[in-house]
Amino acid sequence: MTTQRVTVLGAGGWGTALALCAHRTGCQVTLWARRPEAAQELQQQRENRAYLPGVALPASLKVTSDLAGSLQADLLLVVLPSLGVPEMLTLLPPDRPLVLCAKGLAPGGEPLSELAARTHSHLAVLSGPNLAGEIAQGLPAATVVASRDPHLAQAAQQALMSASLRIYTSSDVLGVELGGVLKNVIALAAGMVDGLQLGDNAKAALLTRGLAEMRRYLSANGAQEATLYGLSGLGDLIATASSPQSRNRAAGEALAQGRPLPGKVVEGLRTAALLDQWAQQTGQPMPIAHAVTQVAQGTWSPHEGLRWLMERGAKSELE
Ligand SMILES: NC(=O)C1=CN([C@@H]2O[C@H](COP(=O)(O)OP(=O)(O)OC[C@H]3O[C@@H](n4cnc5c(N)ncnc54)[C@H](O)[C@@H]3O)[C@@H](O)[C@H]2O)C=CC1
Ligand SMILES: O=C(CO)COP(=O)(O)O
Repeated sequence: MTTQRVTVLGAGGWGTALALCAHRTGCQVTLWARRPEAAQELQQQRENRAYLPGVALPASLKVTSDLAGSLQADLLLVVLPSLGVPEMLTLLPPDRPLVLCAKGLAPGGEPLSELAARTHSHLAVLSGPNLAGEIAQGLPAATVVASRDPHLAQAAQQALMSASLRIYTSSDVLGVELGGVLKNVIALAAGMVDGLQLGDNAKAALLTRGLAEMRRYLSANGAQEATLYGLSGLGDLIATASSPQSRNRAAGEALAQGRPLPGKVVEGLRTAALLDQWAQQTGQPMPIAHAVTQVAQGTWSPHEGLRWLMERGAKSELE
């Protein structure tokens, strides 16, 4: 197999971890950072102190802020927060293979893979239970790359799969993408359960009903239900809703305890509001997204959100 050239666009925690994954498999890796000062710091310090402290970057991993010079690659991994992806797409050649790695929706609520498909012809998404710090340290993990083009999914699999990271392929692009997007909302709510010390039964009930809410949205949008119960759905829900490392879970805990949010990327906050809007437009029930939105916007206290969720009308489980 010829060595693949992989460029990772976005030098945050997840971009840096994925660059290390591709480096471990022997790819020629370029890590692109938006700010020249950030690229220079990473290049010199050989550590991403802002986003992934304590993990050494190998000398042969190239870091740059030169976007044009980074695009001659076999695979471009787009690893920005979701709000930055639409603009980045306008700068990327339409025929270059892209792997979208963000876990959020476009500003209007559209899945990023659908937005990208309007301009780009070779697309994959990568999503799974992948807390960046653990992946960077080489702790064992698994994830999914989905593409309608099996050759592209296999190319991404070869570029990233190592003894510490199993990569599964899928053709359900929307299902894999949406699992990672929606679990952030449930992780925010799980953080609120933790912050209010509501107990283990409450957490189990929330995660299970959260999965039902995710299923409703995935099915209505044409994703495969089986994908929801895979790594990118249930798997990532378990990791994010239970981990002290998750920013979404931590933000929920802070909201519940009346503490300020820590100023990190919390994708679930915007996603909750978009899901709540979608629920109002379609009449589909998304009660957890609604409660999270009301609490995050300060309209309800966390206890009011809890009471509203518990006192809704009686239902059958499979409704
Ligand atoms: N950190 C994690 O464990 C995981 C994160 N993700 C997802 O990956 C995406 C990126 O997250 P992280 O790397 O964790 O974020 P981060 O907050 O660690 O880093 C974000 C990076 O993107 C840069 N950036 C922000 N806006 C940009 C723009 N418009 N253009 C260029 N660069 C820009 C920032 O300067 C920073 O370097 C998010 O959607 C997140 O949900 C997915 C899996 C795991
Ligand atoms: O998606 C993640 C792990 O799979 C990271 O979650 P947070 O964005 O909540 O830190």
